[in-house]
Amino acid sequence: MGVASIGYVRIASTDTAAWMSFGTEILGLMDAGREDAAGARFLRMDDHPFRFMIEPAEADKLLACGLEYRDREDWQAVCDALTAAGHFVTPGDSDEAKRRCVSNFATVTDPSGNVLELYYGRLLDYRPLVSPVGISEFITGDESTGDMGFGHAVLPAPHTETTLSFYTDIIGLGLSDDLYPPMPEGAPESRVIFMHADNPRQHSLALYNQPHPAAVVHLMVEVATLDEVGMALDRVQKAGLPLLATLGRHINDNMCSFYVLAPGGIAVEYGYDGLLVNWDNYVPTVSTEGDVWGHEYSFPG
Ligand SMILES: Cc1ccc(O)c(O)c1CC[C@@H]1C(=O)CC[C@]2(C)C(=O)CC[C@@H]12
Ligand SMILES: [Fe+2]
Repeated sequence: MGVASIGYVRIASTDTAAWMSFGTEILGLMDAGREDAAGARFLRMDDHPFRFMIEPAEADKLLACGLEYRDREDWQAVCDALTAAGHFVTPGDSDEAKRRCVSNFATVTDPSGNVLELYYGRLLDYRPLVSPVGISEFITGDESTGDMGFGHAVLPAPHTETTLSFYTDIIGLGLSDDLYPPMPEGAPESRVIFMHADNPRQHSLALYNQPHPAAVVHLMVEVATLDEVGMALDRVQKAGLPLLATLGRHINDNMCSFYVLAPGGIAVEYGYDGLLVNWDNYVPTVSTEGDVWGHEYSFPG
């Protein structure tokens, strides 16, 4: 039961070519090598046909998060529960399902306005992953963990409480950690609620209690070694891209990472060493510190 993983994201971009260069040359993702009729481009991390779908648009923002369910039964049960709770569930048509390489999907909007695509049955791509910058592997799960999804997303959730219960009571995520981080003088009170899917990744989706113009606070991708994080930081600095936060290590998921702004301004966290959790005996935590060290944020303004 519940969400198996966060399978993909769809990103609206005013410059898809720039996003693709960033995705391949900076992050080290693989260009899936196809462009669809609407001009969308696709980035791979593993045997999924894509983890990032980059679509031409008038604005730069997150369009949707794809949440994977294990089978039609799990998916149908969640769609029915959403409808029963008064949420508007829009079935995906077969052409749009084919575009996402899924058997079936449905779209729903959370109480803070974030768009979710609930799906099951992904058609995998078995061509070997070749990273253009030589990333050995992206951490998306293996035989022992199962599929852990592309990484994690932090979504803006100004309607924090109703959005939290939407995810934990209906969508099928579990609470991992409820963080009230220390903020600089004058900044609004912050709360970040970290939630996990039915896989060992410490969090797959998190909610931030403030609105965001890009419709996403950040997206995280994980590699296997510190050197790969450090070399990515070198590529970021050589390209002159802005950092949202310096290198650091988080307390709750142990991730050692930095944050870079993609073309158009979406923040991408690039890390390694993320914690794997056995949820059977886990008790959700409340915390007031986000970092063991580092992660000096450049706050806007
Ligand atoms: C604290 C933390 C733990 C694990 C993570 O993967 C992670 O991204 C974070 C930082 C979360 C959070 C954020 O995304 C937006 C800016 C925030 C609110 C801060 O200013 C401090 C914590 C940051
Ligand atoms: Fe993060």
